[in-house]
Amino acid sequence: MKAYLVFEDGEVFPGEWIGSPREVPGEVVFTTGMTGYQEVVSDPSYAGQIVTFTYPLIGNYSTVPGEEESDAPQCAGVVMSELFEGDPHLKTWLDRHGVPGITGVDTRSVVKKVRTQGAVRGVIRSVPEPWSAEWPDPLSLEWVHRVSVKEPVTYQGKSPEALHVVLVDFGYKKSIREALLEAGCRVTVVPYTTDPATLAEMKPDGLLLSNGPGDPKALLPFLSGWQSLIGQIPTMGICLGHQLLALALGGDTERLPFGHRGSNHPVKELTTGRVMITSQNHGYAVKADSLNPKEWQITHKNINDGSVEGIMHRNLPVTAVQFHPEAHPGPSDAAFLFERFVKQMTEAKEVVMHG
Ligand SMILES: NC(=O)CC[C@H](N)C(=O)O
Repeated sequence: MKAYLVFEDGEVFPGEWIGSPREVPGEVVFTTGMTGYQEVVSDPSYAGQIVTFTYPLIGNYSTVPGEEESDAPQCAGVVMSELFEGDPHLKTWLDRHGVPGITGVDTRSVVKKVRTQGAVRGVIRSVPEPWSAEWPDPLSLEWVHRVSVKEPVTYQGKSPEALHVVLVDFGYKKSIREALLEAGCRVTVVPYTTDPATLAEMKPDGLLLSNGPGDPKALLPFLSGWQSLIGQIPTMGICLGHQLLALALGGDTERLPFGHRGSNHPVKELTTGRVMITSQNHGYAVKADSLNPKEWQITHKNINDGSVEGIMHRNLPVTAVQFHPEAHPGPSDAAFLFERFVKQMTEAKEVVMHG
């Protein structure tokens, strides 16, 4: 059945529907990973976005139960050049959760358009006609609200003495929780609306601010009051969490020309000179010149465009990275950052206990 990817400016790319037709508008983005479509589709940071896969064949190794990053596909749609039809799992999974898709699309041209124009919105339709209904607003809290947990959930660690990490959920990927559990921590996932006083009562040894969808500035109203807490407890930010820590402590964020999405983005750790291939999914970045050098050290930079990929506060126990050390999909080059966080929490705890 014919489908059309219709952009806000009226440009149309024809293809075929994947599953049942449903028209859901979103920001059209592209991801450059050759594998990992199951993880990408279920990464809550893609909520509100229509994901175009640059890799031409999707679905060829099927979906594997347990490999998803959340309970369901979260994006607003998928755009593919070719969907492997030999195994219908991906198609039925998307369809069951109401995620529309289009296949048979000239994805190379879609990517060129997004790369040139930046933030562009589109919708997969049954007719090649302009969309006259509303377009989603990236500053809306709708997506974070949809993907964040509604109640705290605790995951026990390997021992009763395990370090307690409170994971503030803006749309966290399951692999972040698993990396913390694997590192021996106990993890409590809390809604993003939890106020700092309630967080402090949970007596965390560390805070982790998660990844999540949308423009980080949509969350500015939630950041007041965070400063005092962040200064007291070792805090790590990942992706959206990284952007929020910068915003909470005097920095600023900006839109990247067309985002970094995929599992093959090179990042340099400036302190060691080490280069890592990282998993990424972001459209915004921390502005380097917004960080007061007396307070912040830029620890990581993107090799392709020089954008900020990691920061460390000089006076507070705060570190953050724009990329995804939990990988999934992608290489685990940066997994050691969780061990560093555990070390930081252990040391802080020893200071409290022994003075
Ligand atoms: N993966 C993320 O946390 C994405 C952060 C933010 N929504 C961005 O696009 O930049």
